[in-house]
Amino acid sequence: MERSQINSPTLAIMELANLISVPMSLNAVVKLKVPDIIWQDGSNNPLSAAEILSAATFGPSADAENLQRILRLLTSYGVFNEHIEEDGSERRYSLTEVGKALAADEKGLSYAPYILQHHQDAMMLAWPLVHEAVLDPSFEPFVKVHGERPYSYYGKNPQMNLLMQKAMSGASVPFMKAFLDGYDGFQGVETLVDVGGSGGDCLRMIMSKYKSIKKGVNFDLAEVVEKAPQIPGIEHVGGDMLKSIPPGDAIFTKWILLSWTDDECKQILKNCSDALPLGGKLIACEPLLPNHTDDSRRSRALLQEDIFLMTMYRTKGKHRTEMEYRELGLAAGFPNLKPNFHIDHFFTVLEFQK
Ligand SMILES: C[S@@+](CC[C@H](N)C(=O)[O-])C[C@H]1O[C@@H](n2cnc3c(N)ncnc32)[C@H](O)[C@@H]1O
Repeated sequence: MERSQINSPTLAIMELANLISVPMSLNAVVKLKVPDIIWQDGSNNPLSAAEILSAATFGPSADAENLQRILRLLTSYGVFNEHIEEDGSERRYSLTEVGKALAADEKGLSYAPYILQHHQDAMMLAWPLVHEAVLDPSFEPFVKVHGERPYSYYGKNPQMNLLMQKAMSGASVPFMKAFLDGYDGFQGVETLVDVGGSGGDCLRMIMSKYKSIKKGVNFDLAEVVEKAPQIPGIEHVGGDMLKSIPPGDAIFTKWILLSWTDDECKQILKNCSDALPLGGKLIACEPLLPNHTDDSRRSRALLQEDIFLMTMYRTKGKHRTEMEYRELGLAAGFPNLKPNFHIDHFFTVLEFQK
């Protein structure tokens, strides 16, 4: 068949029309713990769907054929490798580098809780209302369904709160390893504040590399820090970043500014500036939107999360360009912004200098 035929518009629209099968299948394999069953502490031996089911404690009605259908789809998206017997009688599956990110490491961390967090029922109910964010941006689709914003909703539901913290740890720890290998901007810092630091993982990792940091302040919502583990040298402080931020000689923040409107961002940046001495800096790791729209994996990952934000967190919270961050920083007391694109493909390290 001609390549142009394979990529025909009909095929493309059929793929787009049923694309929801992909994240829902991903959610299914995570719920069924398939990545952990295949990974088996690093063996990653190819297993058939029947072998996967027999390694778990699912009921006798568990259906290998249906599991295999899901595994085949996810193989086509690069999550599993498929190994077919020479006579074609049996298909077995191992994890690709992508799939390995779903298997728990020795500390129990992986991207699996992030998948579950994004596809829990409360989130799924908001997705059919994306168009409402266009018609009336004063309410997020999530708020239309639940009557309140996600963070206050999580705050009333301990399980969701815990899942959010696990999701953040699973996604943030691998990023932080790469970040700390490639970035050395914490030299000489003695008091570091992490704004929106969740369970304190990022701060713990920074402080284990930079011994000059004598005090770490993990600042997050009261209901989040109440559940955060005790970490030597780290004080958990509950509060609202829109009101005030504890003082430090540098501030770190990651995956935060995107969830807020421009006015709220200016307020948060101003609160950061007020908490810093002259010459102090805010080190913000945020997704940075390229000006040009293309079909690269990076652009797609960034643009997809942008719609997630619009639907769940803030209709006018968004991924911003370098220019947009520069303007917000200027308005909030940071005359200089230095972006570093080379550490990670998803997060850019933005140094706001006071
Ligand atoms: C996307 S998570 C990022 C967590 C962490 N920085 C990381 O990258 O792993 C956003 C964090 O902001 C916190 N947060 C939300 N609203 C807040 C507020 N008004 N004041 C302080 N923290 C807040 C949430 O509880 C959550 O831990």
